[in-house]
Amino acid sequence: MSSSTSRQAPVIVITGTPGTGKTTHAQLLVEESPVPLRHINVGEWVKQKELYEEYDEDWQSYTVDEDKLLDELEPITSAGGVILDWHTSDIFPERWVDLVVVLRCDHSQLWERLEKRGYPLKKVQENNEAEIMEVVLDEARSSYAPEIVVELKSESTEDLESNVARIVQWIDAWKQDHGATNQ
Ligand SMILES: Nc1ncnc2c1ncn2[C@@H]1O[C@H](COP(=O)(O)OP(=O)(O)OP(=O)(O)O)[C@@H](O)[C@H]1O
Repeated sequence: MSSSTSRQAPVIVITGTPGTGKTTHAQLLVEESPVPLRHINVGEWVKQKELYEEYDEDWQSYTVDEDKLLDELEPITSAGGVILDWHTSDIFPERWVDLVVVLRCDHSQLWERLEKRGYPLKKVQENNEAEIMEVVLDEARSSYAPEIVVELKSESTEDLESNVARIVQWIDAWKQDHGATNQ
């Protein structure tokens, strides 16, 4: 049975290829949400709390210590009211999660966003290919029940605003279903 019945607010995963807009969406959602939500940028957390095994110079990224990360997140997610913002989702147990939002972006726009960040070409290419191949979407679909996975386009400010409005509506419905009393 899902432990979501004991939560006063949902746990929402916002995932997508790097640069698709996870953090931008999470920040706006925190402002607009009808229930208090804590935004955890999982990649930043891994760095701050040193939940990694090593730093890979080639890829300029950390190899995450998944056991340590899950131990840190467990008490937080069981309380609910969390947005988990990460480029991968299959590590989070299904019982933790109420909604998985997968952000998508046209690959040429994504290329520009990643180039602007000064990513090495190899990293820009790798992420771009992953977006074209729908790697993050496939991962979410194979890890969670289809009814909790939603794919949303993130290519403009209008997309951002309508996506967040849609998630807010979903939270309102979740509150009704779960008899939550938070304002
Ligand atoms: N819907 C959108 N329309 C236009 N630009 C966007 C949109 N969403 C995000 N951006 C821009 O794309 C860039 C990347 O956004 P953001 O940092 O939110 O992505 P991310 O998915 O969290 O990346 P990472 O996984 O690397 O943390 C930022 O410059 C942001 O302003």
